[in-house]
Amino acid sequence: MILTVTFNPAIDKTAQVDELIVGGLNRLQNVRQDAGGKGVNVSKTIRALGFESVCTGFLAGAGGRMIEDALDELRIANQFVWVEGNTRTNLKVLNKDMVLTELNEAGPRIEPEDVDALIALIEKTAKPGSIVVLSGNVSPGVESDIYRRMIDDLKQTDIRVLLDADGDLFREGIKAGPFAVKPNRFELAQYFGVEEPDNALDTARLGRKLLNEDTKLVAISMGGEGAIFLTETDTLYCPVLPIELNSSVGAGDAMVAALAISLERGDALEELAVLAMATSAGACTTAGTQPAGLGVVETLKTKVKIENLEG
Ligand SMILES: Nc1ncnc2c1ncn2[C@@H]1O[C@H](COP(=O)(O)OP(=O)(O)OP(=O)(O)O)[C@@H](O)[C@H]1O
Ligand SMILES: O=P(O)(O)OC[C@@]1(O)O[C@H](CO)[C@@H](O)[C@@H]1O
Repeated sequence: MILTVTFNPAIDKTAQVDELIVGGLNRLQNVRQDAGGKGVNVSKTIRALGFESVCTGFLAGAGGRMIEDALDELRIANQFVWVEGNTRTNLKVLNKDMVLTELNEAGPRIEPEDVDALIALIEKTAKPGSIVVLSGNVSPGVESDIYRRMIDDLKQTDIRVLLDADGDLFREGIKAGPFAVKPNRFELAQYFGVEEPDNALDTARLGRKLLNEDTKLVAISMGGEGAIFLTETDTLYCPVLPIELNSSVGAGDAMVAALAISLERGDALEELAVLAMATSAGACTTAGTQPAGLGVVETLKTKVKIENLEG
């Protein structure tokens, strides 16, 4: 089974303006709302591809109920720990050149007993052999070593963790040896304290440093420049797929969804890369954080090109 964990879900409000004026009045057009937050998006994508996952994390207030309703409507199994306050709303503004500005709220305060309740829920739900996806930011009150502690515990019961986080959450999480990670190129460079590499080979060489006895797969997303997939023996680079861009919000989550599916069914690396590229590009063709449909993803899969970078 696949379990997605979202410590800080969000209602994503996506809108457009011609030009975003900082310090001025901006009149938003084409406003839409989606149930979001990274793990929630992963579960939505897994569903759109015809697979199952269980979606968990923290929800609060009216915002939380909207997300729960949306998941129920999509028939995505979900069980959240309810906390005080209100689930956040994140504003994503696209200008006419499709440049994205994101305004993410901090989210409701989480108490230590809420964290204990979530960990107990995950330990009860995830069976040995499961894939657990830990992704996104955490809200105030949650320590930045939380993913590290959870990975340490989950590994004891033969659960493979797929980690998609940034900053200290990633820095700490990686210490526990998650089975797979999906940094974007910026996050990778930030982790190693270096300039962002400007080519795929240097990016791959940096990413390779994350591989070890525990961490068997590193996927590095590079936005409009494609992605790299690394295992001990292989270094695959896939150029970006040509698509009509609508909104790239959640493209990384779509890639994580594909990785989770491929890991669960034991796909070969090439097959995993094809699904990851097609699913993430598909997410860019839809408005807001909606996943692409299976038909779109199947068509995109036929267009994926794979280059073996190091032999
Ligand atoms: N303009 C685009 N055209 C086609 N595919 C894209 C485009 N932008 C992103 N993608 C696909 O989505 C993948 C993930 O994108 P990106 O690296 O921006 O993820 P991210 O930084 O984790 O994003 P987010 O946190 O918003 O989900 C890319 O590797 C690529 O396959
Ligand atoms: O604040 P975080 O948790 O880092 O990111 C949250 C978020 O920006 O990520 C998703 C897109 O990847 C959106 O649904 C959501 O608003």
